[in-house]
Amino acid sequence: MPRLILLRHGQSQWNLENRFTGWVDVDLTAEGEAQARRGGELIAEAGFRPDVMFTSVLTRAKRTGALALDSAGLKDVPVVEDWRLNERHYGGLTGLNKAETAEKHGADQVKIWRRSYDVPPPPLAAGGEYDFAADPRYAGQTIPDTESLKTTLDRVQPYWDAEIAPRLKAGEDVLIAAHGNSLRAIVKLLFRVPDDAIVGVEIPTGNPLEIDLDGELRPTAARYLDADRAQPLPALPEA
Ligand SMILES: O=C(O)[C@H](O)COP(=O)(O)O
Repeated sequence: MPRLILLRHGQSQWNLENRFTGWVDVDLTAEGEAQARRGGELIAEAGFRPDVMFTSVLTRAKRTGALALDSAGLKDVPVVEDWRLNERHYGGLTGLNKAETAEKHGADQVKIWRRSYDVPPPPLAAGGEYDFAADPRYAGQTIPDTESLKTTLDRVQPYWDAEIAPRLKAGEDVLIAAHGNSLRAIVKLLFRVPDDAIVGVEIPTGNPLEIDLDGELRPTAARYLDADRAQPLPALPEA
């Protein structure tokens, strides 16, 4: 039966600075690089040899995947990049400090923006420093100016259905190196997490999440490979 590993990128510079990042292309810190390599060692220890790695177009995810494959001795695994695996777009919060934003708007409001299912942050103003409209990575695409987890799932799911699910259904093992919220979207989809329960799902940086799937791509088992840095997982969905 197919196996899937979800790997959130290692600590980024803006994770360290506690800033809303979204689509801004910040790199890994040295700690983030070490997390990525450690993730690769754990993947090798688990005997996991993906047939393909999917990742986003953002450096922190791409480098995490590459470092993990390298340290797992799996440099030859083919890599497929797509912006639909990007982090959720943080709209007008992009670049702001999370703690300062909580002081200004209240911790409850910031939690709603960060963890609610369908409340997006305010939109990004066009033409500013973080407007990605002219970025060649998104040429010809209609891109958002903010995203909730719901609208993130709305662009992750068609990609999952068209490109990732068929590989798993064909019996291939798949690694996805991506982001906290694009991976929360995939967890919501696979585990059928109710809208009001996804608030409790956190995915740690650089800790591979192994999910065993049945032929219908229903999870039959799931575990973080670094048990010391694990977070609670949703219940396995009923058949
Ligand atoms: O984009 C970001 O700021 C983080 O990578 C994820 O942010 P979150 O923990 O606020 O969802």
